[in-house]
Amino acid sequence: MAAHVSSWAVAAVLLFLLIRHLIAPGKKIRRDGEKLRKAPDTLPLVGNGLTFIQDRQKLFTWFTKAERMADYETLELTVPSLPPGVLIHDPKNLEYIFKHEAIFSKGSFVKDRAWDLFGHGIINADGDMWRAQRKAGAAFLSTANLRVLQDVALPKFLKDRIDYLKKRSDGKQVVDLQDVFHEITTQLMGKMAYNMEMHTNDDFTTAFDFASGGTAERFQNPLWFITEIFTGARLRKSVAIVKSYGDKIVSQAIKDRQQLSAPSKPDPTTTDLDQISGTLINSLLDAIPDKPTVADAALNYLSAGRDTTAQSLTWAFHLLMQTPGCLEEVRKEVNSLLPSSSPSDPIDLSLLTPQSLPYTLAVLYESLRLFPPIPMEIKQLVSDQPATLPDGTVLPPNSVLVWCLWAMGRSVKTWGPGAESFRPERWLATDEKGKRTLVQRSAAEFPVFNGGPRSCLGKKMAEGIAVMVIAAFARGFEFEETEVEKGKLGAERTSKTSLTLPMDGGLNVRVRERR
Ligand code: HEM
Repeated sequence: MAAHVSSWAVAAVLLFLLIRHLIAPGKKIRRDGEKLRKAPDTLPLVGNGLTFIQDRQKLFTWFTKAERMADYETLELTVPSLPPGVLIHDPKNLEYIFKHEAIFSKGSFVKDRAWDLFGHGIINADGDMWRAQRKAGAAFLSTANLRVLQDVALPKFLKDRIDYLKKRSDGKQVVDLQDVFHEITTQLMGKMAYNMEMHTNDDFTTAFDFASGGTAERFQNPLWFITEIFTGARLRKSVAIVKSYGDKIVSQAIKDRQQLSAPSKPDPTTTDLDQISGTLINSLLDAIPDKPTVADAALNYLSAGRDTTAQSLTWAFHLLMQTPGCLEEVRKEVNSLLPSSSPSDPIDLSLLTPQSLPYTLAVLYESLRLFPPIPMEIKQLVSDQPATLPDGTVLPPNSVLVWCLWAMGRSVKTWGPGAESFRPERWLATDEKGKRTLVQRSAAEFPVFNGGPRSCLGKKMAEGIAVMVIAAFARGFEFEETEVEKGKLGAERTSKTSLTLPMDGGLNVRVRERR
């Protein structure tokens, strides 16, 4: 937690850096020749430095306040010692940033902080290194592989968790649904991407969670490189555990390849899970000559794929438990596919697809809007020339651009007066024959899967997993949250400090089978 960093010590160093900065001022951000309006609560000497070291939930509330105040205007962010910054709200600006990915990229601001955990992996890489990993990912996430996921792999791991819940469905035992979702996505990614049996309750997962929290703190604490000298031992140890797991994935894959005398390309029409297992790691080994980079890439894909999807399911179920009408609507939609079955009958899970269950897909999108698994994005102007955003904001080289998906998802200007309420219907259109379809919003308005050339590669995979799991669990079980007052839409559940959005304390529920 950033809380263990002494705010006073940080403030003192910020003050020193500010004075130095005032003596030798750098280039300033301007719009129409004028200074930008400052973000709320900007202090005279430390700028927004103290805002950023507060608890992340308070930070989200602050970003939401800034969004309301801005009315799409770009605001100035200042933190002494850091490059000049802006807080982006206008989708027009975001569209421009996505289109000009070559100049608005991760930059040293992100890479320096994320290096220990992500190394040369796709999340941190640019240029040829990025292209090779993206191509390997596209092979893994091919239409053929997604069909095997839908028809074979996901039903297998989901059925395993349905049986797990049935055994605990006396209405008394407490089950952490976040763990349950994490187990599904971990087993799925383990088998399909790496051909390995993976589970969540291992040292790697604990170490990764800690390292993700420690890395996220670096984005909040401008003096992280100093404070970590004193407080960073556990982060360093966690990163070492994570890295050794990456090495293990690669060594195992190399061993498997050596055992196959003539490795064959999987038949594109196959439905055999074993045939396509390990597609990702094999494509990475084919494309990238050095093993440490393959290990980084493998770890990046694992964290991009499993945590985000499991967390989005956690928030979706939290919201569904608070809105029984929406939960009933999901059940009605599933029943319309399986009219003559009762909730306890076994069903062909592969029928539960995003195409056949638009309302259930809308539940996912509405949860993602309110609880985006990647709640904040940072890019940097990496060109040595200034750049001008569509609203006229002129950014000097090196400027840092921030947008907060948490706040953008709650924007009244974008989503209307009921922006804070959970209403899956907002995503649906009905044609003359009564058929419902999901209405997509532009990536600039709804950047939950990012936009432009670096948009999320796993969007279809995430949709397929989420819809099948929501539909199957809603049909088969009643859940009762143990820790939450009914009727309060998620505001009282917070997330842990992390690069993503894990629910702090998990989603503890009592389960009953529906009959
Ligand atoms: C609901 C679930 C998911 C959400 C909300 C999500 C969101 C995102 C976002 C915001 C980014 C951009 C991150 C950045 O570079 O700053 C991203 C990138 C990425 N995602 Fe996802 N993701 C999800 C699921 C998945 C899944 C299941 C996979 C499959 C393995 C995946 C693979 C990737 C990859 C490889 C990238 C890097 C793309 C690139 O830099 O070219 N994601 N995702």
